[in-house]
Amino acid sequence: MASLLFFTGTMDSGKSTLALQTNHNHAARGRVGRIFTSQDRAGDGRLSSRLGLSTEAIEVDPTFDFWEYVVSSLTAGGRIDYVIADEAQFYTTAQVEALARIADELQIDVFAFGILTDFRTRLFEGSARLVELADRIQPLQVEALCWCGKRATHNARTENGVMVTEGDQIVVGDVDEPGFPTPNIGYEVLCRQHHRRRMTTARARAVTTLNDPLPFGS
Ligand SMILES: Nc1ncnc2c1ncn2[C@@H]1O[C@H](COP(=O)(O)OP(=O)(O)O)[C@@H](O)[C@H]1O
Ligand SMILES: Cc1cn([C@H]2C[C@H](O)[C@@H](COP(=O)(O)O)O2)c(=O)[nH]c1=O
Repeated sequence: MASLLFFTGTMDSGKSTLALQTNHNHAARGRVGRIFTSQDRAGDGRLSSRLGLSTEAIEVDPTFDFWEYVVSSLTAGGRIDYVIADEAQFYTTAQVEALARIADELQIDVFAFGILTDFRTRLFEGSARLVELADRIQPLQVEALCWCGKRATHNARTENGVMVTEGDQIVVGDVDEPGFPTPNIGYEVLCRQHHRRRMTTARARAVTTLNDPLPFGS
């Protein structure tokens, strides 16, 4: 029986790396797959990991029809044993439903990867449907950490270095490189407590500096 698996974690928890490794392991055993992604930082039609690996991928926009794509590939004589679906949080409900149908009716394994919640701690549309439909939800094994050392469970967005809780749900960006590719926008992963308190690394540092006692003799 083919399955629909959802691998999830915060930003920077290794999802794209795992997507590339999953593809590698299956391809190495002669299986044939298709790789999909949506709005990867590396640009249209790329799936990239912060470890430096990247590969060509089929770009998914809201009009993309997974069912039609897979059925026409098979009808044209192509072979598809598995599907890799990265940045799945950006997929629509209908697209995730099509992935489930591909697993059930065509017996093609689907490996989906994505973050669960946005910078306001709300579920993304694609992730919500994956939680509802996946055979298994697998949290990433390597823990991303908050600046305090606890497991990071939430994604924070910064605008010019300051954490924000209002704005468009989708804004492509990075945790390592604020301002890329969207000017002024960055992300940081935090534990829930520090997300609630809007306590980013920069703010924690500022507060600590403010509370430092004056040195003796000054
Ligand atoms: N220089 C490095 N050395 C070792 N591991 C790294 C390095 N840079 C990034 N990583 C690992 O890569 C992970 C991010 O991988 P990536 O697949 O891009 O994450 P995601 O897709 O979840 O955003 C980090 O959590 C870290 O474990
Ligand atoms: C929290 C959050 C993230 N995004 C964007 C930022 C990145 O481009 C991707 C996540 O990619 P990653 O490989 O998991 O780092 O999602 C967004 O658009 N809105 C958000 O709220």
